[in-house]
This record gives sequence, structure tokens and C-alpha cells, in this order.
Amino acid sequence: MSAESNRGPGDPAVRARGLVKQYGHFQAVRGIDLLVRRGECFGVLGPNGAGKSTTMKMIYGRTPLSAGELFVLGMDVRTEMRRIKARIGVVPQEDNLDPDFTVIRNLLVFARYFDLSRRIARERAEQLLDFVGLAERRDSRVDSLSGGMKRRLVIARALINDPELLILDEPTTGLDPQARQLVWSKMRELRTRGVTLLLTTHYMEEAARLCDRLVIMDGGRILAEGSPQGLIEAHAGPWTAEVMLPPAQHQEALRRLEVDTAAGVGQIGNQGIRGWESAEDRLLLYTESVEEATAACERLKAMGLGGAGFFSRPTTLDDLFLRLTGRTLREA
Ligand SMILES: Nc1ncnc2c1ncn2[C@@H]1O[C@H](COP(=O)(O)OP(=O)(O)OP(=O)(O)O)[C@@H](O)[C@H]1O
Repeated sequence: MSAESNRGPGDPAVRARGLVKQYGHFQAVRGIDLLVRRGECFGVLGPNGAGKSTTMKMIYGRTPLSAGELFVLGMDVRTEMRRIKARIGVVPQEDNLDPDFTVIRNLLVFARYFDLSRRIARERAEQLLDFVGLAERRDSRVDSLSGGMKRRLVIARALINDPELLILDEPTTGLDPQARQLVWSKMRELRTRGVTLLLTTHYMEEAARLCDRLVIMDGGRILAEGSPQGLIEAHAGPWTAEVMLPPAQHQEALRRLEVDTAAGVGQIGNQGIRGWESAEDRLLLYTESVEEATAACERLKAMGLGGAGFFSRPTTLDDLFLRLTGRTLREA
């Protein structure tokens, strides 16, 4: 598809087809397709080394693609990167602020990359410091800020050109829970204002709370795509019975629950159990409802299996990752 035929008011924020990144003999990104719609918060969830940052770097022009097609706001990254850069904002994984400058100066110096008058740049910088709650620190040196404040400053800096698309590479890695919440609330606010957000994360909670849609990435490939809840419903079930049980007893428990272990998700057809996963000393049974999850726990309890613990809980994206890869996001 040519750049022109791909462009128009309804352009997706990002469209990738068969995107590949090759480092020597190693493929970090192995032919992925992506479609990020305007106005949504789209997540790329995966463990370290999945290829998330490499994908982002191709999107914001830090590294060239090895093969495939990639359009950002309807423009081809191979030929129109300058124009793309004028209309996107980037929050990279590392805090690459200038430590010798004050907070406000970091914004003003960055504003010079864009075609902004001094007056507009100053106005926007002040507004953005307000937005991220750093107005009172405007004249502080960057190296006196906490990690959370630095992150918010990087977000403010990425917004100086009033971007249509904001790309955030692991925006809350290394932050404490309170600082993380603050960054999340700013991201939600931006989403409400109509900014398209594209973020990478290895925190399933971050993906579940913020993203309208997401892809799960591992080993340079996309394993699944959908809304957080839609993915959980399609690949597991909304509720999980988690039973602490030695692995040697998992088959026995499944047999006694009359689970057809050869059947796929949703085809097991036994008393609400839709799927199962054997995860070391835990047996996970995916169900439609909290009642069914609790009933599965009760039945195993009555059989004397799982004395070490039973939990009925909502299914998480971590369960889903386990289902898709055999590993949890925490171990991966
Ligand atoms: N410049 C490079 N040269 C060679 N290999 C690279 C380069 N950059 C990344 N890789 C490799 O590509 C793979 C994907 O890395 P990438 O940084 O995209 O992963 P990620 O999902 O973003 O993980 P992280 O959260 O650790 O950044 C890794 O195996 C990494 O070692």
C-alpha cells in the first residue's frame, strides 16, 4: 500500500504488517502485525526481551525496520519520519533528562526541536508542569527530583508538541506504587482528552487497568490480541479456582472432576470448568462465575485434594500469559 492511499482522517494511529527487526542473525521482532486505532489506549504486554522496546523504537524512528510495512498516523516511517516526529510524543524507557538543567529548562530546550514560538513554548511548558503536578518544582534541578517526578517530567516533555499519539515504553518500571498510580491517572486524563496512547509494559495490572486493547508479545511474536477481558474470556474464563496441590496429583484431580484434559477451552463441558492449567504446585481451573470456581474448590476439598489452599478469584492477564506460554509474567 502506498503512503498516499494509506492516509486520511480515519487513519489508524499505527499500522504494521509483517514487521521485522533483525540484529545480525537474531530476529528481535518476527513479522508482527499491529493496528492501533485513534483515541484508544493500546498496550504491548510481555516479559523482558519480548521485543516490545524494539517495536516501539521502529515506530518512533530510533531504529530502522528490517522488513515489513509500518505507518504512523498514515505516514510511512521509511520516508516520512520527520513529519511523524512532529506529531508524536515519546516517553522512552530510560529517563534521558538533562540533569544539569532545571525542570522548566528541560521542557524549553526540548521545545526547540519543534516549530514553536518562544511564547507558545513557555505557555505550554507552564501548563504541562501544572498538568503533571510539578509547577512548584519548576526551578529545581532535575537531579533533585524523585524517580516518580522525573517520569512525570519526561511525560510533560513528550507532550510539548501537543502530540496526537503518545508512545510510552514501560512508563512505570521502577516506580513505587504511589508514583505509579499518579502516572496512571495522568495517562487516563490524556486518553480522555483524545490522545492515542501506545504503551509497553510487563505489569499485567498496568495493562488490565489502562488498556482498551492489547497484544501479548513473547519471543518477538504476538501471541494474542484483544481487550483485557475479551482475551481472558476467549482463552480461559473470567473466574479461576486456584488450588494448591503437588503436581503429581494434578491429573488425579482433573480425572476426579471429570475434566476432559484433551478438550480445548470452553469444550470441557463439565460443571462450568472451561479450561485448566497445571502450574507447578498450583492447579488452575477456569470457570464462568465465582460460584462455579467456588464449587470446583469445594469438590476438591471434599475429595481431600488441595489441603494447602483454595482460592476463587478473577482470572488475570498473568494467568493468560501462563496459558499462552507455559510461564508466568513474573518468571519470564
Ligand atoms: N541493539 C541490539 N542489538 C542486538 N540485540 C538487541 C539489540 N536491542 C535489543 N536486542 C535484543 O532483542 C530482544 C528484544 O529486546 P527488547 O529490548 O525489544 O525487549 P523488550 O520486550 O522491550 O524487553 P525489555 O523490557 O527488557 O526492554 C532481546 O533479546 C534483546 O537482547
